[in-house]
Amino acid sequence: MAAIELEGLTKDYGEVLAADDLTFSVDHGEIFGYLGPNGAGKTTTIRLLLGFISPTAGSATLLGRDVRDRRALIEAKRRIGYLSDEPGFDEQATGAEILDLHASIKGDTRREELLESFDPPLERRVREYSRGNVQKLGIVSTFMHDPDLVILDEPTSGLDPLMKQRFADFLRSEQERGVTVFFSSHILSEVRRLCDRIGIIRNGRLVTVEPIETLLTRSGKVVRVASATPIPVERLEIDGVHDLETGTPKRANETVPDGEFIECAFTFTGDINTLLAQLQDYELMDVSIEEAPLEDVFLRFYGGE
Ligand SMILES: Nc1ncnc2c1ncn2[C@@H]1O[C@H](COP(=O)(O)OP(=O)(O)OP(=O)(O)O)[C@@H](O)[C@H]1O
Repeated sequence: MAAIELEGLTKDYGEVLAADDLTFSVDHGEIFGYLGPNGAGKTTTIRLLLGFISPTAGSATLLGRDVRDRRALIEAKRRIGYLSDEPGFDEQATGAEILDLHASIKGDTRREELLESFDPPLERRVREYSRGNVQKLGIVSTFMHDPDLVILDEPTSGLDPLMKQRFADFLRSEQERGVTVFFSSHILSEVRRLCDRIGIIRNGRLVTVEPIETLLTRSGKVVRVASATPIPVERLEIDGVHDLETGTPKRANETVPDGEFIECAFTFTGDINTLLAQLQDYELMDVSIEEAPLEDVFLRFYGGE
């Protein structure tokens, strides 16, 4: 049985269908990214899974336990870690007191080890914490009882780049220990670095569940080219070039003939070697190839709104 299974899971708020007939599963030992723009339904899905809200229809299991069965869910939660997108820690308590409280409820086998990597100022009150320190405290409290499954809602928000990297490395090492990770994000690059598979949700509906490699191949790259000499547009009439924008910067002191450009940007889903071969005869000053923004992925493959 999978670590997480959703079957037609639905939450209808009346005005908003926040989760609409969601069906997918997450395997044991997998890092699964749950991706979607603001308001897509990520937090609603997580709150349904953890039994904080009841589904209007459908069902789900966590570690084989039906999340609609309160007793079964409490049992499962001993082996689950959860990090909220807004950890609502008691502002008056110190970090150490918060961890003591969590330890008394769930157990505490890894606090010291976790604090070596994620080190919030434990003696200070939470109300004095920065957003990043709240998040570090959240990470320690989520993992301190050594869960088999963790559900993380936007876990890197507030972390600086160094901490983000440390957290990514940590999740990977947890995966090697057999832990299943389900985390939501709206940042494609973050999901890309970490996940085996992703699910994309939009307007409460699951748009796709697929291996990250498949998504990246389909979403393409944003390519920008600056050339010292004009390039005919037809050099870019090859498979995989989309949304080509060409231009001539004001600083250019040479006139660029019609049908040619010295700067351009486009989305590219083709073979990068083919592209470079098309441009090899020109004196390129700069070529940048970046991941397409998540918004472009949505617009290109799932229909924009
Ligand atoms: N208690 C509620 N009552 C009514 N509508 C709600 C409630 N909670 C969430 N919604 C709506 O459900 C939709 C999904 O919200 P949700 O918080 O799940 O999105 P999200 O993907 O987590 O977004 P974000 O990335 O901004 O956190 C939104 O339109 C939201 O306004």
